[in-house]
Amino acid sequence: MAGLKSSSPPLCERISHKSYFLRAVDLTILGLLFSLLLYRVLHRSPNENVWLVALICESLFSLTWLTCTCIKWSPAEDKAYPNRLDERIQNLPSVDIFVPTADPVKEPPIMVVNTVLSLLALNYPANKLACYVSDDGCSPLTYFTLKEASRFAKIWVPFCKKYNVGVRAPFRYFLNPFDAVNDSEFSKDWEMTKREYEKLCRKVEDASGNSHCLDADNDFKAFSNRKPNDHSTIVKVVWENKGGVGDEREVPHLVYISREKRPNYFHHYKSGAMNFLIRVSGLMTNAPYMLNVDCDMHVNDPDVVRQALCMFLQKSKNSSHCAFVQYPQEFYDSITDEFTVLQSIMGRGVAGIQGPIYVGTGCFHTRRVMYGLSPGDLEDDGSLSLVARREFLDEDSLERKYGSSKEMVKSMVDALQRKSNPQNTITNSIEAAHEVGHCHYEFQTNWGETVGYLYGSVSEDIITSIGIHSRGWTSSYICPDQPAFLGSTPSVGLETIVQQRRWGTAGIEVLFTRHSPLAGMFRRKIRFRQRIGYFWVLMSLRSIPELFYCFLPAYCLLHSSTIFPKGPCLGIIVTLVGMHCIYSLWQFKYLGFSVKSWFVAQSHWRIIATSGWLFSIYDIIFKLLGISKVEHRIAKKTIPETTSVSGYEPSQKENDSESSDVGKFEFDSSCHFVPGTVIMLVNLAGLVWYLMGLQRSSCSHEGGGSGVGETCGCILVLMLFYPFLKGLFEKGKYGIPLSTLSKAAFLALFFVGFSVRN
Ligand SMILES: O=c1ccn([C@@H]2O[C@H](COP(=O)(O)OP(=O)(O)O[C@H]3O[C@H](CO)[C@@H](O)[C@H](O)[C@H]3O)[C@@H](O)[C@H]2O)c(=O)[nH]1
Ligand SMILES: [Mn+2]
Repeated sequence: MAGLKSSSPPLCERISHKSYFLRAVDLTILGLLFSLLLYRVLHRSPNENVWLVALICESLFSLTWLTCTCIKWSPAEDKAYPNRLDERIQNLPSVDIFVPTADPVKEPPIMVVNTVLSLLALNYPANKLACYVSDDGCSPLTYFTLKEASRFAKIWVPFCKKYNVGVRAPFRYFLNPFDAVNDSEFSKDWEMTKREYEKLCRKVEDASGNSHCLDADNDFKAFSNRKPNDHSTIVKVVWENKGGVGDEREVPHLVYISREKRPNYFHHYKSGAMNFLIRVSGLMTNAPYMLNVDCDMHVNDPDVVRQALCMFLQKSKNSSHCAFVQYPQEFYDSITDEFTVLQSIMGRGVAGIQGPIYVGTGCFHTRRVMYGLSPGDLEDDGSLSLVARREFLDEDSLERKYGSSKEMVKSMVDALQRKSNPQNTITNSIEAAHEVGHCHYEFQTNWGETVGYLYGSVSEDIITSIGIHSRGWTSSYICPDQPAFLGSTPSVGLETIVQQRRWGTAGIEVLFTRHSPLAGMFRRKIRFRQRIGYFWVLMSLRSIPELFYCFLPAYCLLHSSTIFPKGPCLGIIVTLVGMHCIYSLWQFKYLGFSVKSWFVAQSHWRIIATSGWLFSIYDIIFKLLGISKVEHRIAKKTIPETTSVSGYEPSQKENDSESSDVGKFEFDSSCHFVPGTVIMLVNLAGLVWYLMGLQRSSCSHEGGGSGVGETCGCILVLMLFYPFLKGLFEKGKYGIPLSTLSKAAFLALFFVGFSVRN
């Protein structure tokens, strides 16, 4: 088109967030940390052990800060101009969309179809989109819900497009009160669509209460006598967009798949499911770009595909080396803001190096990169180089590397050569799709090794991301003001802790795979600071020094010793703590969050570090010893009920927390709550001990000091573990159960005895 003149404005732009002032603050804090270490080394205390523990902990904290400073040094993000795309590119490329789900109980099918409906209603030509849902739960209810949803989609999608609806997940849209009384056509359509959505919800509810009704239907035969971990492949084309006329034309393809599972085959959790999705979509639509969203993440900006394509279609050396476009992970039901702040700082940090880390959802991948290509395999115009042609297009080696399906090999050759050969009808590929879903299909191939989503860690995202960056690709980070995707977070308490435990374990797991960020120092094409960026995932190791540090002040009070420097050097610690508080508080305020939210975040991170991350280390040790395996325990998700809520404003988070219980820390008898309870009890004991004047008098001339510093330390720890302190006095799920309390009290008594006698 005419707009392709070289002078035409770019489709995207890189925005740098570099700040000399912030760099100076980071370096000052680092300097203070090093001075503290120096002081510790030069002024050894008579109480060597405490001093040594403090020194080790502080060295690790300094290392963490050094890592963070390195990652945050040159933050950046990308900005897309989708309107320019429309002017310039007439023939938009097609995009395959993947939604994995795994458990109809923890991931209610009505939530999954809300995600799917938001994707089907994207602002993008419907014949260029195909949505594939992988169900690791092999649930007839999920399939039933999808079928019903595809019917509703014929009303929903045209409605969204006609009235340019902003949020296209029905459960969110209908939470908003009706606000256009004047427009009678709109109000009629609105009422009708809402009624249809409620009908859908009711049908799904009825079916979940009575799954036998599904058995009678012939279409559900494939599901009879199946267990989630023991069944053959199921592939069902729920809806095929055959062009057609009217509203039907507006709904993209929708396909349900569930790969074969057998009890004695390891199925690699989400990465296995994603690789099957890549293969089936390759056979059916073979789009050059693939969007991947978790089943609880709906689209919040219908223009998201066009935004992402700006990054891929911008004609420049840099963008042709962009392997994926990642959006930040944001949540509609999050009561805490720490994750948003963390992403905004660290996410932009790595984005400014070689590109963001793939986080498993809200990401557009290029199919060719997932098939194992490196930037060196491409000519300047994006076609395969001669060497790459020999390596990648030889059919025998393709079969060896990518599996024996002839259809699959053909589709791969097409994809690698950027030929689009969409099937006339996708139902023709069902048989081939079954073949590539066998659990032995990947046996002795490169799937999971160098092709597709990589295996070896329950965080398939991190390991896959390292694999891509190691080949020299870059990636792009877009953080629009209006979040592109919104998901749900687990409730504050056990669910969050278990999720963080899995992430923590997975981060360390990666170290022991061949994709470890430590491996191939000179061979790999990953940039040095990007490697350091991947070390960020080892943050769970921080749990050990954090745990020790939480005990140190109490130990000192009980043992009548000191950890804090005396005299002017105490100033180092005071400045350090003060500066860190002001700095982190400023980061929260800058992003529009409250002081309370900052404080809650500090508390949550300490609790997560000393519970979830601590258990990650236990998981890793047991895995390395071959005693147990690391599992992907699926996070439980819920969606608010549309029908029962009125006057809800999704944009105002506070409004939905009418009940004061929202966001309150929940306890149960899980062992995850023991460490936090012990920390709280020990620090309480230390304080009481000090206030009762039970300290040994010798302390002052042993270099023990007055104990004021340690007392402040104890108070600080208690403030950070405030939910536990509160849990001591609360009842029901908000109180610490007696069993947890007694285990913790036993350990705390042991600790007190040890400290006093030592
Ligand atoms: O065997 C499995 C397990 C999970 N999933 C799906 O994977 C997604 C993520 O699982 P979830 O339990 O929600 O994990 P989260 O901790 O919330 O997810 C984060 O962390 C995961 C890695 O630990 C990433 O895969 C996710 O994309 C990222 O959002 C969900 O859609 C699941 O249905 C499967 O398809 N098969
Ligand atoms: Mn999730």
